[in-house]
Amino acid sequence: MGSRNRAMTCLISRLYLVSNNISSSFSIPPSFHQFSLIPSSSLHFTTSYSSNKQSFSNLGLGFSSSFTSTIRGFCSREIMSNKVASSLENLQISDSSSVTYLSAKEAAEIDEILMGPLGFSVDQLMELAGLSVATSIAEVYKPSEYSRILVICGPGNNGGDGLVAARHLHHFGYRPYICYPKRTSKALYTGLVTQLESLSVPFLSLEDLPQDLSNDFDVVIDAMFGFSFHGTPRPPFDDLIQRLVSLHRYDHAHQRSAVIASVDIPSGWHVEEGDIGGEGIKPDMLVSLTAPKLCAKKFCGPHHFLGGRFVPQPIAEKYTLNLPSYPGTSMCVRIGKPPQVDISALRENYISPEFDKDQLEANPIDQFKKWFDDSLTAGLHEPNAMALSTAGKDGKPSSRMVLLKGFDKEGFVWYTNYESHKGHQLSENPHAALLFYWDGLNRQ
Ligand SMILES: NC(=O)C1=CN([C@@H]2O[C@H](COP(=O)(O)OP(=O)(O)OC[C@H]3O[C@@H](n4cnc5c(N)ncnc54)[C@H](OP(=O)(O)O)[C@@H]3O)[C@@H](O)[C@H]2O)[C@H](O)CC1
Ligand SMILES: [K+]
Repeated sequence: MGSRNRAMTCLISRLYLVSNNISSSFSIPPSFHQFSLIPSSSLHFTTSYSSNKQSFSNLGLGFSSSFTSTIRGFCSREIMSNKVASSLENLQISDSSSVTYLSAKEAAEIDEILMGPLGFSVDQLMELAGLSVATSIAEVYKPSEYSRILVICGPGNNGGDGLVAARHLHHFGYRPYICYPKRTSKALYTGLVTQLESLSVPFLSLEDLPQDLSNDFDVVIDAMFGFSFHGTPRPPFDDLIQRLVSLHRYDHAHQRSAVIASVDIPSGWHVEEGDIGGEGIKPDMLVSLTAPKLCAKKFCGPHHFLGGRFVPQPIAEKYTLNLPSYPGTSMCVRIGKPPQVDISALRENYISPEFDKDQLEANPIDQFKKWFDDSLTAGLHEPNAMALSTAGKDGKPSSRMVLLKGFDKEGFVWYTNYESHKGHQLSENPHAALLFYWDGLNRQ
């Protein structure tokens, strides 16, 4: 887009909010209340509040107001930020068919280069790997529903990633338990164990584990084997892997089965060929580290993530790695399409502090200010984003998100282009409605 086109004339719109008697309008919660406020002879808006106490406490106060707008000229530039451009690239590359998959040999080579000429230590890489596992789990499985996590750790670095992930999950508010039947005496590992013990994270022996893991755990992290696995699993891991396999035979009609999250490789799978006999574990989540290994092409679960945000450019170039970039400061990124979900099942139980009418400010703008301040204090993302609904003279409504640029007792200000659809609609019909949605505070 040329710079001439990018510069565009915008208008500042102000939605006027004026009341003859605002306080009385808030004080009537039987049935449905409506009032009209007229700032000048030509401007008019109405606001309605539900009287139902439930809707006050759970959904928040409905500022589903229509306002009248005035407009004045303003100039701004439309810029596609780097952040947006990289997110769009991300969406394209996260198509798993374009991602690079590594052989076992390449994965081991990369490890050696990182810890040799590139100056990393194994502790460092393990810390970052374990952190990405913990953040991937936290992206999908919320502690309110999936708090009890069993981490099964193997004898090598994959097991070390599990120990690190457990520590971070503890700090994220989960309740991790560790099963670590073949410990190594290296200082790195004894240190990780001591750190977990100091957090009172329980270590369970094989005898302590229930035969049916779904009774006691919501998530099982499989950190038994990574890219150095070969042959068939030896005891005691053969039995542990069978317990994970049997989770899939669980009677889902009676109780939810624990979900399995595998670190780097689903344990027992061939690193390149995958689940050769078809009788191995079928994880719900796979967190590939550095880059997915070839077996990950056979992963059919709903959640494939990439972690290990430490790959330097020389490695990416040497192995021509095509990997999704990590969003923002995230330690993990989803690979492939998000899972198919039943939309009707996507709902949350909103629990908010009770909100009574006597807590309500007499003036809706004062109430707005209070809540806007709350959303700033809570650090919500773009608390000034608002849905603006307008309708032209044909009466057909349109809604879109815009950013609030200011407000005072006169009303709300945002910027738009004279030639935009909303600009046209507002010039035909100055009535509009605004809706703020403050997710995280359960308020709108
Ligand atoms: N660069 C990165 O991405 C990083 C990844 N990390 C993680 O490290 C693993 C690879 O770690 P490694 O220690 O090389 O190997 P494993 O954890 O996969 O396991 C090796 C141990 O497992 C034993 N083993 C192998 N096969 C079997 C089997 N069939 N039955 C029982 N035990 C088995 C093996 O013993 P051997 O005697 O057979 O040698 C080892 O004791 C990678 O996947 C990532 O998860 C790093 O944390 C950071 C860098
Ligand atoms: K694993």
